[in-house]
Amino acid sequence: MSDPDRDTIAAIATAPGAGGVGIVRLSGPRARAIGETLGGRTLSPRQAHYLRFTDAAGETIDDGIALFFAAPASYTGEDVVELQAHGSPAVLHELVARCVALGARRARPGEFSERAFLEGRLDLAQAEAVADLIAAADVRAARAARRALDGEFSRRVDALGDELLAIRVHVEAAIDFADEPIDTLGGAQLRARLGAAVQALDELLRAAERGRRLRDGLHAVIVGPPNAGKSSLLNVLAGSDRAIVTDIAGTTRDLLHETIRIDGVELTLVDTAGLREGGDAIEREGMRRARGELGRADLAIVVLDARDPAGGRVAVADAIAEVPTRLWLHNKSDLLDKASPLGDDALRVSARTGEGIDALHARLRGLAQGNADAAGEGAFTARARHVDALVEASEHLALARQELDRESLDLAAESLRLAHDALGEITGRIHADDLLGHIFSSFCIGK
Ligand SMILES: Nc1nc2c(c(=O)[nH]1)N(C=O)[C@@H](CNc1ccc(C(=O)N[C@@H](CCC(=O)O)C(=O)O)cc1)CN2
Ligand SMILES: Nc1nc2c(ncn2[C@@H]2O[C@H](COP(=O)(O)OP(=O)(O)OP(=O)(O)O)[C@@H](O)[C@H]2O)c(=O)[nH]1
Ligand SMILES: [Mg+2]
Repeated sequence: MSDPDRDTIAAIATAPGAGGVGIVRLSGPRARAIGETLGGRTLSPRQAHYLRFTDAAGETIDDGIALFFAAPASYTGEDVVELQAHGSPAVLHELVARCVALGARRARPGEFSERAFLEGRLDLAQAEAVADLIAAADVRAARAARRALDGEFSRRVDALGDELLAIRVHVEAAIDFADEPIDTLGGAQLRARLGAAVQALDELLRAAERGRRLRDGLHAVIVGPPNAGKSSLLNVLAGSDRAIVTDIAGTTRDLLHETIRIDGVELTLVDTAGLREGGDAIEREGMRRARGELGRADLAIVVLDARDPAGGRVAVADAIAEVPTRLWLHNKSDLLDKASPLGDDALRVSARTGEGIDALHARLRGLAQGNADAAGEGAFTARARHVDALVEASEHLALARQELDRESLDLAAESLRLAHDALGEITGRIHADDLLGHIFSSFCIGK
């Protein structure tokens, strides 16, 4: 487990900027020795020592508290020392520099949590929950991340993995008696178990999807025909001139993401290229991206020109068919000489005059709130990565079921193994190193 040759890492653990107290954290085999040199005394495990941190010349850098956690009883599972000083960036940077001079290395983002994972203190989904907890935008998301950190998600993944393992053992055993029809080998019972696993996986997938939405907030994609005012509305909602607006149809090509908050509820808005037949190669690529983004959308905000809403509806109909919720906007209401009939679920707005924008805000707030509420009590946060792995597991399991019904035991065994592996990726029992790099590099430094 713990590697005595591993280097010792150091970083400021508290947020950037000035604070009442700031913490420099060390982890690794040299942490204790470095802490003792800096603090000028021996450190006993789990005791708060009040002392002076000194530089190489023996001058006081600051007074503060040093804590030593002996391996494996620490956050990382290695020896950990915390230097708690006044929260001055100058002091904290000097402390880190001193740790480096004494043999530590500056930690990469997420490296403390990565070590906690490598030492088996946290599984991968729990380590991700640490980052999600830190980033949580509101109390509800924080609670849900907390539950994931406590292993509520991982336990369900593991339980399902254990059940798949038991089923695999049964199928592998039956392969050895391939002459016998499977029903003499408890096939009916096996099928029932597999059916139950499919159902449990399906429930877990739905819970993870809710958790993903809770973490990411409502994902709203603005679509419509060219020139309808999509980018103008994004700018109005974002409160700044984020997107280029011109009277040329086909102005927007790239996707433009903007996170906004309405009364503390977070949502992501994505501006897209207007949808129409034809267009040059760049515009067509823009439309392809718009369609792809709609595949991830919780909400399509469909912007139509109030003077010709019917024409616009036709242009977008296909693209939004799979999006769970739509909000129809008839924009440019200022250009109407007389109001045309409006569907029940449509709003008449003007990005130019601001007409209807309060009503739009209210509608979006309701939808974002509803999105968060749908996650429900007892929810845990999850990530798109987890949802993808569960979908993959579920596809392999569906295949395994068909193969079992056809008595293709070898194929069923292989499908079960692939389903099991997909689950293992969630908690990191199975992982590629570049996956770890990808996950932990998105953490903050010192975590
Ligand atoms: N000062 C400080 N506060 C902090 C942290 C920290 O690292 N330092 N944390 C950092 O994320 C969080 C708490 N997470 C922690 C998780 C485990 C251990 C730990 O030492 N565990 C040992 C001892 C347990 C015990 O005494 O009961 C263990 O589990 O064996 C410490 C902090 C939030 N607050
Ligand atoms: N009168 C009026 N003009 C508007 C309104 N909203 C947008 N416009 C104008 O309509 C034109 C197109 O606006 P954009 O926001 O660029 O439209 P878009 O839907 O993003 O267009 P593409 O990116 O080309 O698909 C610009 O000249 C805007 O100033 C509105 O509510 N009233
Ligand atoms: Mg645009």
